[in-house]
Amino acid sequence: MTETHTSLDFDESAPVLEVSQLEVSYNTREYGKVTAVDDVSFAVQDDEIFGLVGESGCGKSTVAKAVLNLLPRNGAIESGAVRFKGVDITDLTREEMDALRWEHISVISQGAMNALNPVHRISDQILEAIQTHRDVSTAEARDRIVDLFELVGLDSQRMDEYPHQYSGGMKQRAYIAMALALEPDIIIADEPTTALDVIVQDQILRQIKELQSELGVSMVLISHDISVIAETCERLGVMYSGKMMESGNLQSIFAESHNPYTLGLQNAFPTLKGEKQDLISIPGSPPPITNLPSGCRFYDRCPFAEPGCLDAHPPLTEVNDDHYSACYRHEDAEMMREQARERDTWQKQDPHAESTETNAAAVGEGETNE
Ligand SMILES: Nc1ncnc2c1ncn2[C@@H]1O[C@H](COP(=O)(O)OP(=O)(O)OP(=O)(O)O)[C@@H](O)[C@H]1O
Repeated sequence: MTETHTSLDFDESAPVLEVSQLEVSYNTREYGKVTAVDDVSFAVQDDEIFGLVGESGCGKSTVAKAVLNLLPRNGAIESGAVRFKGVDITDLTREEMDALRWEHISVISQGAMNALNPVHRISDQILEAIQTHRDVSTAEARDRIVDLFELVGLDSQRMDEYPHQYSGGMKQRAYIAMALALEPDIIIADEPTTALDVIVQDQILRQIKELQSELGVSMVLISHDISVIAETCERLGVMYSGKMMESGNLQSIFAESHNPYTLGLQNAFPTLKGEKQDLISIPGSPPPITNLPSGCRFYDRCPFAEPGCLDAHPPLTEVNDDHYSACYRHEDAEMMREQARERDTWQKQDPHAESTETNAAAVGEGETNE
């Protein structure tokens, strides 16, 4: 296919995506300006799936929208940079960003399957995405759609059907085909399987991983479910209340987490492999962004918190090769890892036991995954 080119001067040796000290705010009528993402940094290398995980409301989608320049009207990047192959894309004009989207950075969102237009055939929608960016004949574009359908495990004989003739899983696959149509360098996948049942979710995640390694496309995979991230990613960032709590190499973080919040998530979700495991529940819920604590954001819910943790939110510190954690107690990591596996550790720590509701991470409360 003939490519259309943007006039941007990419540095091919730079990371495909680099988010540096990103701060994003929302302007609200009731509380004025509130900070939803605070000093978040991460880099995604070529051919890599980077996972972004955390409970609902911790700022994952805000990061995705900031990267894609799709923040709602009341949202703004206050500071920091989002670099695509070395070019800061936060100040691009709308036309420049439109040229970049789909062609270089594409997106699969939570409700992607519902984003398909019900009155147009699936093939026509993908065709339009291709022909908007590439100078190709309809016959060439249709050949490409046949290939894409094969890639994502759909029967290409059904490409001229309408979205309502597809199941949820098929629609999500069709949307993934569309996201891949222009061979982007990176895909931002925000909870791409959350709306699907567990079996289809598992199939699609496997497909995403296969496609990623086959096509060499990079990806940011956003999920509230740390077991999804564990199965799919090579590196990850754990977000809490707008902050990056732990980030880097997945194996190091999973084997030797230095952060109580990551440990809480790890022990609250069953593994996809279904290993026998007692599940814990992190007490309480994240602080509202309209009323953030001055110290560590996780202070109220942390079983290992000490008075000193109230001074300021801890800085991210390198604790291992390509492994950073924001916790004042990282020297006690081994003890924290051991104790965090025990339900009692978390039950003792609930300063608002009477008043707060359990949070999204509490899905595993009382369950044993056998
Ligand atoms: N348009 C908006 N105006 C004001 N506040 C917003 C807006 N969008 C999001 N927020 C707030 O910003 C914070 C981060 O939300 P965000 O959607 O990024 O989190 P998330 O981790 O992706 O959660 P979820 O998985 O539920 O989407 C939340 O407190 C949310 O209420």
